Amino acid sequence: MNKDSKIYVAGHRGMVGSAIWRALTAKGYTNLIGRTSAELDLKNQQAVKDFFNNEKPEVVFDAAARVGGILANSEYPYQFLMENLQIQNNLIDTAHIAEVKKFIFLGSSCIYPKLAPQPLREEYLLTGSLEPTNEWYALAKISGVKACEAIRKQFGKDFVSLMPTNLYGSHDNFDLKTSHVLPAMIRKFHEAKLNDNESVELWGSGTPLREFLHVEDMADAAVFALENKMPENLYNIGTGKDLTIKKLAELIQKVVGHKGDIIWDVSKPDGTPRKLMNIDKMKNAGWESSIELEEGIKLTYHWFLESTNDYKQVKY
Ligand SMILES: NC(=O)c1ccc[n+]([C@@H]2O[C@H](COP(=O)([O-])OP(=O)(O)OC[C@H]3O[C@@H](n4cnc5c(N)ncnc54)[C@H](OP(=O)(O)O)[C@@H]3O)[C@@H](O)[C@H]2O)c1
Ligand SMILES: C[C@@H]1O[C@H](OP(=O)(O)OP(=O)(O)OC[C@H]2O[C@@H](n3cnc4c(=O)[nH]c(N)nc43)[C@H](O)[C@@H]2O)[C@@H](O)[C@H](O)[C@@H]1O
Repeated sequence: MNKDSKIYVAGHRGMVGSAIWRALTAKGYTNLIGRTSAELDLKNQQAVKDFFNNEKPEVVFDAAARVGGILANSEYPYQFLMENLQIQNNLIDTAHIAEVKKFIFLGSSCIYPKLAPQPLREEYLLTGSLEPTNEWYALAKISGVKACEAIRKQFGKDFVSLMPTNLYGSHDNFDLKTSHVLPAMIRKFHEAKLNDNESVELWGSGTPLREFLHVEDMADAAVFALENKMPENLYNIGTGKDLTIKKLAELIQKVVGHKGDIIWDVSKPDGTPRKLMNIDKMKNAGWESSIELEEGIKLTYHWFLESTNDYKQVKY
């Protein structure tokens, strides 16, 4: 790929898409294009075809999706299945027909079976039943992985599927109902600290384990996949380390400086007990993460404070 290759970042305003955009810019790529969902609704197949005919991108990063945490996934199954199928099918099929040279699809670690052996290896895909709270989103993502695999197998094209673990960082969604756990905890502990260190209510038992990758590392992995010939379709993108939600809460409470109690609302779902990914394939390909969790949380909290309350809150 040349530095002036035309690169389309679908979802370029999102947490991941904006990080990929910044990483590409920092590495000297000068011909980036993006469209907001208001400018180009990726659920609209004809609009996507017209866009590709007009713009003719050589590379596509698919960082556009209906995204949310455990509650959003379990409360809006239809949107998480159907919107993500529509978005990715339009992008993948149109990119294939338009002879896009490189397509990088972003899936999620939730594609793996709920009770597969840990750490999760790429070959565990489709070997067992999914986690019920996000099986609709997971099915959409699995379809995207398989579509890219079919294009590689049948047409020999450079379509790659990256499976990120739980991501966090600047430009995340901080809505307390639809967000993921890490941004929700940052906001909850921050607001409680300002309210005389009142107690903080968190969801579930705190016992599940989660792996967290900073979004700048995710973007670095995505650019690595662009600049390197990836011999296979499916790659886990993670840190290889996890911790309990309880430990995460204690870490974020320390970084934010909250001094009150934590109350666990066990009426809320825990979700999958663990989803630590094996990261050997990316390591062998030459990529590893670099931002440690405590440092990443400090960077994210700093960005949250700088955002002076105009952070994103995705409402359904
Ligand atoms: N966040 C995580 O923990 C995580 C973990 C694993 C994988 N991922 C994957 O990473 C990718 C990006 O996630 P994210 O966290 O960056 O999500 P995000 O911040 O919500 O960004 C998603 C982007 O998708 C765009 N989008 C959604 N529906 C669209 C539509 N109908 N037409 C056009 N654009 C649309 C939005 O564009 P507008 O802003 O213009 O509306 C938004 O910028 C997704 O594929 C997600 O599955 C995320
Ligand atoms: C990467 C994403 O992982 C997602 O699963 P998943 O990690 O359980 O999604 P999260 O919403 O990040 O929840 C992770 C864990 O944190 C607990 N938790 C505690 N307090 C909170 C809170 O205030 N907000 C939230 N959101 N969680 C909280 C939650 O019960 C769950 O056990 C999938 O639903 C997505 O589709 C995607 O795959």
